Amino acid sequence: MAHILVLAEISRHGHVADSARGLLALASRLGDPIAVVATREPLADDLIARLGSLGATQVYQAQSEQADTALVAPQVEALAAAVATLNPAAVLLSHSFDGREAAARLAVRTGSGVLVDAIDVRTEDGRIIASGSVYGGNYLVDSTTTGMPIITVRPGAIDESAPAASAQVISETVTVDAAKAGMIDSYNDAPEVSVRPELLGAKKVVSGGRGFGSKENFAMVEELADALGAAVGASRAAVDAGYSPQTTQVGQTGVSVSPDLYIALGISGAIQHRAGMQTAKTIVAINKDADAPIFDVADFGIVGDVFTIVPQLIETIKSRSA
Ligand SMILES: Cc1cc2nc3c(=O)[nH]c(=O)nc-3n(C[C@H](O)[C@H](O)[C@H](O)COP(=O)(O)OP(=O)(O)OC[C@H]3O[C@@H](n4cnc5c(N)ncnc54)[C@H](O)[C@@H]3O)c2cc1C
Repeated sequence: MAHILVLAEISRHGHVADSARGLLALASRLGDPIAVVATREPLADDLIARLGSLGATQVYQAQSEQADTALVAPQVEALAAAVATLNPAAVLLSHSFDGREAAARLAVRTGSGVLVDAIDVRTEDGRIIASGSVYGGNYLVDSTTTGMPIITVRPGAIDESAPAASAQVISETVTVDAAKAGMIDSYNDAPEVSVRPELLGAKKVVSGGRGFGSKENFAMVEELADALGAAVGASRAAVDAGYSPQTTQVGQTGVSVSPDLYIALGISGAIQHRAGMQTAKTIVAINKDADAPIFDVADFGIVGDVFTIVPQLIETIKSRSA
């Protein structure tokens, strides 16, 4: 069976990124899923077991002295070494900041093509095809490359999980050229400011737009998100007006999300916003303008005032979960 490599992103505190589940699920569809990890120390048993539980049949641990101090380069060296050893049919990475950079650099190293922001991957006539959502989510495009494709996958786009496996470990030592890598001098952990799910990869997202009129009113979006256990998103107009931080912007120049549920409140649904949310599985829109373009992509729409409807929604959800 063809080997399919997955770059498993591991946090500084030893947590496997949520993206690993979907990536390993896709890899198991295409062949034999192998997780590649760049690490300074040998991986702890529980981390290997975790990757196995997500479907990795093998864990390729590439150790380097600079794994904690160089930016992205250790992951690229790990993948390049794994490609040379295992001759995989494809490499899958998250469409995260690090994943995108690693994909591009690996492609240069291996002379491969990169397929970005895939929302699905399949095999057809022996070729690996990546599907992407383009032009504001209005078209689905299938892409392929000659040789070994390197594919970045949109976080949250893949629902399934691979069957659990008992992962075998392959160990390798790699060298990172510190002169060519961006180096980390020190870490400054950002204090935990929110217990809400992270927007990228969240299963539920509640987003607000300019329709809220002020930062104070936008608190209603956050309240509904909290009642649902959802992440908070915003349109660019809401971000530009200072209602919500830039990190919450959904769309072409913000974050692309593929949650199970996306609730758009007081958002018109400009093409640049839809580009970042149209692949959500279920879209609910509330807008007082019946002709707002957001209703073109909504599965459920309510024409009405957010200030009337959202408080009722919050009350109903809270009373049901009480
Ligand atoms: C290059 C470029 C990149 C861009 N990137 C992005 C991006 O990444 N993300 C993004 O979102 N936008 C982006 N934009 C901006 C985009 O074109 C829109 O301007 C923006 O999405 C509009 O935000 P909005 O829907 O909140 O505001 P508006 O378009 O002003 O819509 C507000 C909506 O709220 C409704 N409303 C008002 N009051 C109420 C109420 N009381 N109850 C219910 N409904 C109400 C109105 O009917 C209206 O539909 C980009 C634009 C450009 C040119």
